[in-house]
Parts: sequence; structure tokens; C-alpha cells
Amino acid sequence: MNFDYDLFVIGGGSGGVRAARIAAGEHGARVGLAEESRMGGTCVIRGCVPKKLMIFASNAPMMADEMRGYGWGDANAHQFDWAAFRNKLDTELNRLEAAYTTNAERAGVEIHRQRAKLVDHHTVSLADGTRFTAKHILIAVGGRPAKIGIPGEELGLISDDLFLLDELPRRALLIGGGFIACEFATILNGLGVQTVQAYRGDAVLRGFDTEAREMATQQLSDIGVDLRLGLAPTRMDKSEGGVTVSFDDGSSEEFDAVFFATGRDPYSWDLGLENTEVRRRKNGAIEVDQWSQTSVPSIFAVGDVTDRVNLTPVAIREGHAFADTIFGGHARKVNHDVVASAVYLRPAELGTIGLTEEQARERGAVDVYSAVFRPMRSMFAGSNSRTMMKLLVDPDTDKVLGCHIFGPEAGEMIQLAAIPITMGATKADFDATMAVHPTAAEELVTMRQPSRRHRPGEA
Ligand SMILES: Cc1cc2nc3c(=O)[nH]c(=O)nc-3n(C[C@H](O)[C@H](O)[C@H](O)COP(=O)(O)OP(=O)(O)OC[C@H]3O[C@@H](n4cnc5c(N)ncnc54)[C@H](O)[C@@H]3O)c2cc1C
Ligand SMILES: NC(=O)c1ccc[n+]([C@@H]2O[C@H](COP(=O)([O-])OP(=O)(O)OC[C@H]3O[C@@H](n4cnc5c(N)ncnc54)[C@H](O)[C@@H]3O)[C@@H](O)[C@H]2O)c1
Repeated sequence: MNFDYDLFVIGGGSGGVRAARIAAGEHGARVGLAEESRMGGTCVIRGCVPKKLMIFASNAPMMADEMRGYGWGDANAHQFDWAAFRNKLDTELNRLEAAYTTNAERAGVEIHRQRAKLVDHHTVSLADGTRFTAKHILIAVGGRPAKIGIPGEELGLISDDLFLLDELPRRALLIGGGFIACEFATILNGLGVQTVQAYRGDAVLRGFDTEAREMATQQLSDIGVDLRLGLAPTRMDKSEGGVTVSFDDGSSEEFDAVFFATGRDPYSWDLGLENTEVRRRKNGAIEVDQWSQTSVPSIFAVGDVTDRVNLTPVAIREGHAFADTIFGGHARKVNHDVVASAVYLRPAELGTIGLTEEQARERGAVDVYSAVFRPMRSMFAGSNSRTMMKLLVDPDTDKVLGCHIFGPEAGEMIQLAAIPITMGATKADFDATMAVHPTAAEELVTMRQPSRRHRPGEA
């Protein structure tokens, strides 16, 4: 019998349209579809989509209320009350400090509120001269901001200073293009400070996925940061209105405040390490093995001072593993290979785990699934900002090698994507996962064709 169609679909909503599209587009079927009302059906016309947009809209009074708690009067009039915010911030940090103290003391830790140094492999001395001996010593002293060695740099501030400003500068310069410079530029700009960011490279966030870096670079400019690429400061001089900075292109400019965000060094100096045989790397990082043990068996080190992966959850995990191994009879190592992180930019954040596209290409063949689109919320409001969801997949094993998300709340998303990726999930596992709709993250489980395939040896 001859049919008019191979398939006739009654209903042009979510299920019908997808079935029709796949049958026709991918499998060559002759497909008809009937829809008595509007194409798109309940989800698009009178369900998920309008509902979600109204959820965004209905959020405004709540956001406005919440923002008043942060020191904002009329956000559009740029009425930010820095003093009120600082007070609340101080109160909150005091609360957290008390909680950290109480929790440690409750566990039985004796806290000495002084600087400590090593005297020998089993002895520490405090600033008041008191000495204590211990079977094991753990060095967890973190890092310190590094400046770059230009004349007058003592006039510049560091990240610690931002949280202690009595008033916000009118015009600020941020030097650097890493985590801190980009986050601080976003913050200062959002609080109404005229913000200039000088970065010597051609896209911020070196080391991150290139496509994501380009989007982050664009966003900084879009939100109003005066981002100057290929520019580095050469000297700083005190001037009437603040600090005058000279740059390597021959220009100079005056700022109320200049912040260095040019990296952090392991804080291993003035710690008495010369009294021990603890080995350090050239940059001062304490050398440790996979058990966080230094070259001295009784001395261990965790966190930024070891310059492995300089993130809070990593330091916490290293500290915990050390305690379990040495005191819990339960040897535990920390896997530093797959660590998710986020850069808190606005409106889009950057969440990342695993290999970048460039690293994956160096490693071998890789299929790139990348969706770049305008997210529902901002597009409705007329914004051009874009979101990216990217999965890098090994075509031989189907394993997901990396995931990069640029979009609102990407930090939250990457935390969840980090679970299957840490477990060794394949692209097929992602594909088998049902989408949550309407979300931006559903792209992660609905990208069906690679955007590009890289193979070794290609140009
Ligand atoms: C501005 C900024 C933003 C950041 N944002 C993030 C983020 O969003 N997410 C993230 O994961 N990481 C972030 N980080 C990194 C994170 O803060 C560090 O990786 C983490 O704090 C490292 O923990 P740690 O225990 O090694 O050191 P720290 O947390 O630095 O702790 C070291 C402590 O040792 C004390 N100390 C030092 N020397 C001595 C001594 N001789 N005697 C006694 N005490 C001493 C210090 O005062 C300090 O309290 C950020 C860092 C900065 C600077
Ligand atoms: N969201 C987060 O997880 C988060 C946020 C902030 C900081 N951190 C941690 O803190 C660390 C330190 O952050 P950071 O931003 O200071 O360091 P970074 O290493 O990320 O960036 C340093 C920047 O300074 C620039 N720079 C270095 N030397 C320079 C010179 N001589 N002249 C001009 N520019 C120079 C570099 O090009 C780079 O852009 C990060 O690596 C990260 O581990 C994490």
C-alpha cells in the first residue's frame, strides 16, 4: 500500500515535534504533523518557557529586597552604601571566625593566637618565645600576594586590602588577568567604581579553555570594565589625586587606587625552615610527596604553601587526608588530576573541570561538543550575553575529558557535572541522562553532534 507519509504526528508539542524532526531530518522518513493550536505546544506556548520567564520577572522585588541587605538603595541610581556593606561584612566575618574557633576548640584543639616558626624537626616557637614540641608538624601557612618588581609598587594595594577599604575608590586600576584580577574588576565595576584592568596578554584567564577565555574577556568589556590588553605597568608615582601609573606603551594615568593581582607566592619565608631540612622549590613552594610529607619525615605541608592546586577545597582535602593517614590509621591520598573550579564573574561565571580543548588536542583525538547560545533570561531582557556548554570527549573511549561552562551560576553547574566526570563518565552516560527543562545546563545532555573533531596530525 502506498502511504502519503511514513509517519504522521498528531500534536506539535515537545514529543511530537522531536519525533517528527528526527524521523524526517535524521532518518529520511516522510513525516506529516498536525497541530490544532500553536506549534511548540504546552511547553513553549503555555508552560515551561513563559512560566520560567515569569519566574525571572517575579524575582525582581525579592532581589531588590535582598540587595538592600547588601547596601544598595536604588541600584539604577548607583546608590551603594559601602560603609553599610563593610559593617555587615565585618560582622559576618567575625561570626565565621568565631565558628571556626569554636569548632576547633570543641574538637579539643588548643589555639595559640601568635605567629609560629620552626626551631627543628619537632619543635616550634611562638612569637612570645614559648616553645612546643610535637611528633608531627603540619605547615599550612598558605600564600601571599606577589607584586612584580616595578619602581613605586609599594603605592599599590593587594587583594587583602580590598576587604578593608574605608571608602570605595572613584577610579581604580587592576593589574593582571588571572582569577583575582577578573573577579575584582567585576566586583569594583559592579559597585560603581570606574575600573581599568591592564593585562599584558591578549585574553584574560591564561590556562583556561580558549573559547571560554574569549567569552570572559568579552564579558569584562561588555559590563563596562575598561580592559586594556597587551599593556603592563612600568612604574608608579605618588601624585596629587592618588597614584600615577606609567605603562609600557609610553602612556601614564592617574588612579585613586591600584591593585596588584599578579599571582601569589607560597608563604614559606621567615618560617624557620632554614633550621630544618625541608626542601623547597625555586618559588618557595614546600616539596611534598603524595602523602603531603616533606623531605623531613616528621614535617608535612598542605595547601597553597605546596603550590599544587591552589584552591580551598583542595587544601581542605589535603589536610583531611593527612590527618586520616597519620592519626586515623586510614591512609588516604588526594587526587589532584581532576579538580573543578569556578571564576566568579558577572553575569556569567566560568566553571571548569578537566582538560581544556587545547590540552585535549595535545593529548590526541578529541570530539568537541560545544553549544554557544543566548540564555533565556538575559535574551528576553534584550541582552546579547552568551552562554557556553562544552564537553570534550575521547572518540576512542567515549570518556568525557573536560567540561567548560560559561554562564550564570556556572559554579553551581560545574559542581554537579564534576561528579560524573570524576567517576569517569562517558558521553553515552551524559546522553542517557534525562534533561531538566528549561535550564541552560540541559545542553550538557542534549548535544548530539560534535561541533568539531580534532585528530592528531591535523593542522
Ligand atoms: C582574593 C582571593 C579569592 C579566592 N577565591 C577562591 C575561591 O573562590 N575558591 C577557592 O577554592 N579558592 C579561592 N582562593 C584560594 C584559597 O583562598 C586558597 O587556596 C586557600 O585559602 C588555601 O588554604 P591554605 O590552608 O593553604 O592557606 P590559608 O587559607 O591562606 O591559611 C593559612 C593561614 O596560616 C596563617 N599563617 C601563615 N603563616 C603563619 C605562621 N608562621 N604562624 C601562624 N600562622 C600562620 C595565615 O594567617 C592564614 O590564616 C582565593 C584566594 C584569594 C586571595
Ligand atoms: N574563584 C577561585 O577559585 C579563585 C579566586 C581567586 C583566587 N584564586 C586562587 O588564587 C590564585 C592567585 O590568583 P591571582 O589572580 O593573583 O594569580 P594568577 O596566577 O591567576 O594570575 C596572575 C596574573 O598576573 C599577571 N602577571 C604576573 N606577573 C606579571 C608582571 N610582571 N607584569 C604584569 N602582569 C603580571 C599574570 O599574567 C596573570 O594574569 C589563583 O591561581 C587561584 O588558585 C582562586
